[in-house]
Amino acid sequence: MSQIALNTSSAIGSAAAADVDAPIRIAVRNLNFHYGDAIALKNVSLNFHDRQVTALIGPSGCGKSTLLRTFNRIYSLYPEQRADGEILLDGQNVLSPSVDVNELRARVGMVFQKPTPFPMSIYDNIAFGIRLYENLPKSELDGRVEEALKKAALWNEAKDKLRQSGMGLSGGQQQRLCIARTIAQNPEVILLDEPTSALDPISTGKIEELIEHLREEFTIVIVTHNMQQAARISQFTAFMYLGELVEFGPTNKMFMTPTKKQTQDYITGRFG
Ligand SMILES: Nc1ncnc2c1ncn2[C@@H]1O[C@H](COP(=O)(O)OP(=O)(O)OP(=O)(O)O)[C@@H](O)[C@H]1O
Repeated sequence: MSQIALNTSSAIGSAAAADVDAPIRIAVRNLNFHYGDAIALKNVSLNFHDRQVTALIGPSGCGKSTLLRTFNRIYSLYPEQRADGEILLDGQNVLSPSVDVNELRARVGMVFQKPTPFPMSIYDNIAFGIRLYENLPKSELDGRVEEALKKAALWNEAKDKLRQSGMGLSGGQQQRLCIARTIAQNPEVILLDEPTSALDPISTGKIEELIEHLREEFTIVIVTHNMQQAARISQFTAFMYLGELVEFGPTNKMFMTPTKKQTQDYITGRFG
């Protein structure tokens, strides 16, 4: 057995079991994605269950980030990029031109690989997004900032320096600040694009623990290159290869008894 397979097998079963009966929050149907003439997603269909963590895994370039970026239409900032098919969020197709993308991005929050705090205070990093949509009295805004920092497990470390710059935090704290900023918008879905790849093991552990708590309230989709991480924190796993969805199912099953040879080869470290 390869080292990857050994490490991964010790992580299997550490996450809560998949709830296969959980309601479907996002249903992807026959999704294709194009960068100009190049096709990056081919006829992808799968469901994302409510209050479950779904990990997107697969070798570099297989389309994981592209799939994630379709859920809040962040790609539409680039005119040559386009998606067709359906992404039903609570039954409504987010690809429909009638959908308000600002509202969509509040409902479907995103955290990137590298922490991206705004160059402003810790407090304002969180208050900024709230102020865009809501005109709250200061006491209520203070409460929302505190609640978001608590949910992101950053309150204890940040409460005495709310007016200091968010850029002064450590990398792991900055990433939790970005998660707090996302939570403050009251999203339904949180997209995490390799959120720990720039972090040390201790900061990574804190984010993984946080994801486990956030799952109680939010539907989470995470792109990760780290199969141990997928096994540790997710209930469902989707394995992609060359723009196609190869296999999808409860994480324990995917890692212990995958049905496709490509999945087996990938999770045992034989390719990718
Ligand atoms: N802006 C872009 N313009 C053109 N092609 C792109 C662009 N971004 C990604 N691609 C291509 O789309 C395909 C899927 O890329 P994507 O970034 O979604 O893969 P990934 O699985 O997330 O990879 P990685 O694990 O390396 O981040 C790749 O072939 C990639 O080269």
